[in-house]
Amino acid sequence: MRRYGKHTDEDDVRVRPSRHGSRPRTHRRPAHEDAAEGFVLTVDRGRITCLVGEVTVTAMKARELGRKAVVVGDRVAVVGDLSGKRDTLARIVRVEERTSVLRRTADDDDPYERVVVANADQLAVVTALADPEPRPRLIDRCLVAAYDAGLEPLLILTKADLAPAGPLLETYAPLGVRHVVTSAERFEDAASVEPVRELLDGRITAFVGHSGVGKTTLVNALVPERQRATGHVNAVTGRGRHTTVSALALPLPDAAGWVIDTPGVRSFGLNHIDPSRVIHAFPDLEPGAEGCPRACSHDEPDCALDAWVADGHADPARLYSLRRLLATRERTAGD
Ligand SMILES: Nc1nc2c(ncn2[C@@H]2O[C@H](COP(=O)(O)OP(=O)(O)OP(=O)(O)O)[C@@H](O)[C@H]2O)c(=O)[nH]1
Ligand SMILES: [Zn+2]
Repeated sequence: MRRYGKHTDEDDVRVRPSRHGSRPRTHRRPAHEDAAEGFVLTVDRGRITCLVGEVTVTAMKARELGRKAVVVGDRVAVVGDLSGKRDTLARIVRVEERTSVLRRTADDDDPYERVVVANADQLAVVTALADPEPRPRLIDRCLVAAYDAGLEPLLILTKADLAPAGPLLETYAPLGVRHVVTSAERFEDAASVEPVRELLDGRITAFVGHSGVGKTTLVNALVPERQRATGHVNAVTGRGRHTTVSALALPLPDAAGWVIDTPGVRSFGLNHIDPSRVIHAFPDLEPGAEGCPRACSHDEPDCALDAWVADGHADPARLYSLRRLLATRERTAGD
């Protein structure tokens, strides 16, 4: 088996000083111009599964990356054995700049931020209309995480056969969050997931949802190859299906985008949230915050947003919704 670090590869080659030349030796490593582009599908205990062209390659982080994490959705530069054959190991030498990062603090007591998914542009919050009952606070926390990360949120309401969507949707109407309602009993008919697929088209969508809401059922309907894909990844990582802790990127049919399933992310610690980034998702309120005191929580007596709304610049329901979202940063029982 080819072992990481034991072979001299492109980046380890040092140019010997010429016997005649007096040019100072450069210690700069070549920039891996010949590296292949990869897309990270999953990460499991340091083993990174990425897609290089059509080939699924297992790789390790090159030492030069230091402590920088490689996460699902990352675009990376890969060198070494790219055959994708069993027991081969390539090396990731660079992580391209991320267009977005979805983070969480594992717990609100946990001071460390963890990047969960890179480069997603949409966050699908999957919620059952019943069994289990919807938990609006949890939805709100997911929305805060999405707004903070600059991801567009999408509400997917499942189990429409059990309860109507109307009352929940009313709560979210002022936020203008896009939504789609599904019912698995209709998934036999491929056309029934079409409305969901349309909203995912061409995008990288991270899926989050509390256990039991029907996320797996939905993802399986969206990605019929999922079983195979999951089987393949687990053949690579040698772990069972139910022990997958990392997020997993799954391709939508016809290269129509990516679904990133996040089994480990049921909620978000929101320690790291910056209200000014969240308010950025409220362009009608944001200019009103210019009159706020420094580091305003937007829920204090001197907050300028009350006057902004009273002057008719924005709908009071929007300010109410923003404050409700920001208030969920404090974790309470049941989150
Ligand atoms: N009535 C009804 N049941 C559904 C629907 N979608 C899923 N279910 C059921 O809900 C249960 C949970 O579905 P899963 O897809 O496993 O839910 P999950 O969100 O992936 O949950 P975890 O696997 O625990 O993360 C299963 O028994 C499904 O058959 C639906 O639209 N209507
Ligand atoms: Zn304010």
